[in-house]
Amino acid sequence: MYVVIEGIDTAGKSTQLELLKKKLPTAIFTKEPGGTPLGIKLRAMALDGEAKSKIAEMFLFMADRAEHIEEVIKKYKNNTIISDRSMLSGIAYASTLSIDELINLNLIATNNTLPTHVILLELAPDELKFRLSQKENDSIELRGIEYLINIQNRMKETIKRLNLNHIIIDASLKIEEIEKEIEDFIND
Ligand SMILES: Nc1ncnc2c1ncn2[C@@H]1O[C@H](COP(=O)(O)OP(=O)(O)OP(=O)(O)O)[C@@H](O)[C@H]1O
Ligand SMILES: Cc1cn([C@H]2C[C@H](O)[C@@H](COP(=O)(O)O)O2)c(=O)[nH]c1=O
Repeated sequence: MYVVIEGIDTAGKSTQLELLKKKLPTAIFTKEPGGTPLGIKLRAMALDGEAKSKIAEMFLFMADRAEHIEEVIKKYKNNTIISDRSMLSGIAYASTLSIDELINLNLIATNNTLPTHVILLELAPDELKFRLSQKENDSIELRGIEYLINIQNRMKETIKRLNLNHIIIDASLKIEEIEKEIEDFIND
């Protein structure tokens, strides 16, 4: 089982992953970007905002993804894998290119490996604004509310186009309510 937890910045992914770690002690927990030794370097390069070209930035994330699929997802394919982000983020955040172009590129990077379960935490604009105001923002978060809501819409559209097994959860529900929805979806 290859489960991915998705959502725009501050949607509550890390909060839910911490709860899942306690419930699934034998599962492999991983993340994109930065789930491998090479990925840690690529993550720093992608997030420091140095890339002037949006295409260069996208390829940094794609290189991370290709390494992650090879070194983690395929290697541990007989285990339960829970990943913080996936190619869905790759397709959604690279918003200067079309979803169709990005699906093709990402299927190359992932060698056609798709998640078996997608959990999308969906944030309303007001809640996103509040949560971003509560933290120091990185170069991507500084792009603002409108940018991030567009990314969230692209995530939903990509899930539809790839016909992925998924659940969309209102990220403003109580933490325990979200936890229960995730548990039911994974165990179904
Ligand atoms: N259900 C919730 N209701 C209210 N606040 C929440 C909820 N879940 C998480 N939060 C809060 O929202 C903030 C962002 O949560 P978290 O770090 O889990 O998000 P994230 O999706 O991992 O973010 P990022 O992608 O930016 O790392 C934290 O302050 C967290 O305590
Ligand atoms: C995989 C991926 C991620 N991003 C963005 C999304 C976030 O702003 C950061 C990752 O940080 P987090 O701690 O996981 O929230 O990078 C992106 O732009 N493109 C991607 O492919």
